[in-house]
Amino acid sequence: MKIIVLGAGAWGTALALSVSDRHQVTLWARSAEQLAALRADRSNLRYLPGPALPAELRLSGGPSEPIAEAIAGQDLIVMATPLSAARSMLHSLRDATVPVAWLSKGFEAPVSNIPNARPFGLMVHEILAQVAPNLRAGVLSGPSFALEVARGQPTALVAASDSAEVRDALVSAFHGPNLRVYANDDIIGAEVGGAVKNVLAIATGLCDGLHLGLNARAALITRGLAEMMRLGVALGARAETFTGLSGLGDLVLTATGDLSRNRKVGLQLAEGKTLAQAIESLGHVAEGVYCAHTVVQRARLLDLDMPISEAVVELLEGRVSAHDVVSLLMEREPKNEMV
Ligand SMILES: NC(=O)C1=CN([C@@H]2O[C@H](COP(=O)(O)OP(=O)(O)OC[C@H]3O[C@@H](n4cnc5c(N)ncnc54)[C@H](O)[C@@H]3O)[C@@H](O)[C@H]2O)C=CC1
Ligand SMILES: O=C(CO)COP(=O)(O)O
Repeated sequence: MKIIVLGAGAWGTALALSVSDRHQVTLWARSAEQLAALRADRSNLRYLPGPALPAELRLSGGPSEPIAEAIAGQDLIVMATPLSAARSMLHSLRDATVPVAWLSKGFEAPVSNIPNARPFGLMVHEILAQVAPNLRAGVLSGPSFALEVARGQPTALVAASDSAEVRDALVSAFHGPNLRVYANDDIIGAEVGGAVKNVLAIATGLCDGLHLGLNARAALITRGLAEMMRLGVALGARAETFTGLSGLGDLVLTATGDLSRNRKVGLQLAEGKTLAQAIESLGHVAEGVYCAHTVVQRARLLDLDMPISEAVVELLEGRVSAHDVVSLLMEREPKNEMV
C-alpha cells in the first residue's frame, strides 16, 4: 500500500516509521527547512528525538512539492497535523478519491470569518461535512504515545469512520505485530473521547503536581469519564465507545502517563509556571489548552454539567489559581453519582 503522512511532528513521524517496512510510506513535511533537517539527520531531532528514520521511509514536502502533487498515486492519506490545521488541510484534500484519515484530537477554535459557520468550535468530522463532504474519511485514535509506537512497543488503536472502506484501509495499513487496530463506526464517540481526555489530563497533571494524592487522581479520572460520556452521548455518540480505546483507554494513558504534553501543562501550572511558560517549554502542541473553552461552550449549549472541564477553563483563562481549582471542585453541592 502507498501511504502518505502529511505533517512531520512527533505522531506523524512515529506512525510513518512504524509501518515503513511493510508499506511504501512517505513522510511529508510542511517547510523546506524541516524537510532538509529530516534528510540530513535521518531522524526527527526537533519533534521525535531518538528513533532513526528507516532507509525505506521516503521524505518529501516543502514548497517545491505541494500537497496536490505529493498525494498523487497514494492509496491512503494521513493528516498528522494539530487540529488547528485540519480545516485548511481538508480543503486541500477535498477532491481526493482515496481514503483520508486524521490523527488530531480536539475541537477547532470557533471560526468567525466563514459564512454560516456555527458559533462554536467543531470536531474534524464536522469540519469535513462543511469543506469536503465527498471525501471518504475517518479518525485514527486511541492510547498511543508517539515515542512508544516509534520504538515498536505494543499499542492498540481505533479506526473510526462511518465508511467501512476507510476503516478497512486503516486496519490494512497499520494493523501488525506491534499495533492492533480495532474498527469502530462511532466517529462522534472517538472524536469526543480524544478531545476531552486532553482537557482532563491537564486537570490530572494539576492534581498530581499539587500532590493531592492517588485518591484524588482516581476520582478525577472517573468523574472525568462521566463528563466525557455525558457530552459525547448528547452529541450523538454511543455510550459504550467511551469504555473503549478512544475513551477510557486514552484518558487513562494521557492522565497518568508522564509522556503526555497535556498532563505536563497541568504539572507545570501546579509548580507556579504561567500558561505561556508551560506551552513554550513543551515545543509541541497540547490540544487540551486550545479546545477546553470549546468543550465547555458546547456542553453549556446542551445544558450539560462538566465541572472538571469548567475548572480547567477557569484556570487556563486566569480566573482562578491552581490551588483554588481544588476548592472549586470539592465545595460543590452533594449529588447522585449516576446522573
Ligand atoms: N504525540 C502523540 O503521542 C500523539 C499525538 N496525537 C495528536 O496528533 C496531532 C499532532 O500531534 P503531534 O504530531 O504530536 O504534534 P507536534 O507538535 O509534535 O507536531 C506538529 C507538526 O505539525 C506540523 N504542522 C502544523 N501545521 C501544519 C500544516 N498546516 N501543514 C503541515 N504540517 C503542519 C508542524 O510543523 C509539526 O511538525 C495532535 O492533534 C495530537 O493531539 C495523537 C496521538 C498521539
Ligand atoms: O494523544 C496522546 C496519546 O494517546 C498524546 O497525548 P498528549 O498530546 O497529551 O501528549
